[in-house]
Amino acid sequence: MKKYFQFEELGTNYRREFMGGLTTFLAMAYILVVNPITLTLANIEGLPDSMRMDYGAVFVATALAAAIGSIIMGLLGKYPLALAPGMGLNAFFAYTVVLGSGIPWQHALGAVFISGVFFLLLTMSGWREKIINAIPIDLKHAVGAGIGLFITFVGFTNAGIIVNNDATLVGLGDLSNPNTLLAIFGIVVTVILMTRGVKGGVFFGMVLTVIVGMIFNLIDTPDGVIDSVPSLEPTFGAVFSSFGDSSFYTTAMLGIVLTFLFVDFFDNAGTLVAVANQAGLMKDNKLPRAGRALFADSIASIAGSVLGTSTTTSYIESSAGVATGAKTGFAALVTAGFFLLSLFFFPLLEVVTAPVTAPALIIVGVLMVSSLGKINWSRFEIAVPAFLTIITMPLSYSIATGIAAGFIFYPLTMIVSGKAKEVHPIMYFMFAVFVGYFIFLV
Ligand SMILES: Nc1nc2[nH]cnc2c(=O)[nH]1
Repeated sequence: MKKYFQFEELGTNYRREFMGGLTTFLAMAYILVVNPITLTLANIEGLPDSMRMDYGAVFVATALAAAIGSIIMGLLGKYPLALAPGMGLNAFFAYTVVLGSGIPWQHALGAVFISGVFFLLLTMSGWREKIINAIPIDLKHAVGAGIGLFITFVGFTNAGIIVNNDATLVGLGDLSNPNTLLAIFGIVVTVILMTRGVKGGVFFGMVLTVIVGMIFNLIDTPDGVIDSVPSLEPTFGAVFSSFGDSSFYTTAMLGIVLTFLFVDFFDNAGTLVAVANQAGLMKDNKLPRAGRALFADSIASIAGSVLGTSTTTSYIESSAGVATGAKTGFAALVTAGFFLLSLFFFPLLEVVTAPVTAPALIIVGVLMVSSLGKINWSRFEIAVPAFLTIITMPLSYSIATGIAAGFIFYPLTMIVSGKAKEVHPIMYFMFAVFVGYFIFLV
């Protein structure tokens, strides 16, 4: 096992990998609660039952899709990357496709399945790896830094530190709110632990936040520990019913499939680059085993749609585990194991609330923006696309849109500065794809 995962070459050990895998799980565990709430449209009143997926089944599908994806990633890709249904695409699935367009959730699952198959074909053709390796190193660093800002923004909003403001779009939240104060406590304590160089600082920060939250009655002591696993029957295989239905084959559905495919591909690619870079796993600015990692992503999405969840993707929260010291696929296996265990320990997961995960997300952002220093800011033709990639990600609340913005400007600035030949032909092709993406959006 140690040999398979190259523990010695990478300077790691079982303890570190275990703590890393557990930290990643704790940073991601919220999805076990948030995904069922989102996909069942639980916050929307008065909908017919047929529009809602089954809560228990989506919970099980979420845990199983995360476990399957993370196991394949750990074993084949050997990256400390865990997967779960993504937060951008679950909202798109529920609010845009099902609620907004009135498309049955079975058909929406069909779109996830087909986009996963396209994604798999792209991987097997070797094009995906070529695309990732054609991206200039400065833009790869920009993607990492942009995701860092994005994840911090998610953490800030989850904690109520940054809130919606009608006049300025965003503003400072109510810092006297007890939950926000708990998150601030978590941030301070995690910063202290990390500054002191405590291994597992992110994880222990979360544990201390839970303890303090319980003392002040902000986090409920769980009612029980073990519960029976809900049935998967209401959603399992429902995707296949859509393929025999002629109303599935519409132009709108084609647009939905392409959106799933586009976001899934570039989100995964960006996350893979960012986490691999953070873990020091890039070789000559290239990603070893990129094809295998992306294969894991595509299989996870296909499996997830059959189980009954929206697109499964590599999670940027994996960087919390890397920050704790994880470097290998063993950590992803540990995370997968906890997702499987969580099927039985659902009541215990209730303690992982937003104030507990927010400090991890914010600290991870700090670690990820360190790649800003590696960008060649003195070259304006590089600085512009890099900056646009970074700033657009949090502001558009979309990793894929940030990548699109930077990738459109990169060939433009390079051509104008007379360096057109330095641009890989794939980047010109990507330019056309991303322009098409924005045209499709309008
Ligand atoms: N990369 C990535 N990380 C996430 N963490 C939670 N949701 C997502 C997502 O959609 N993409």
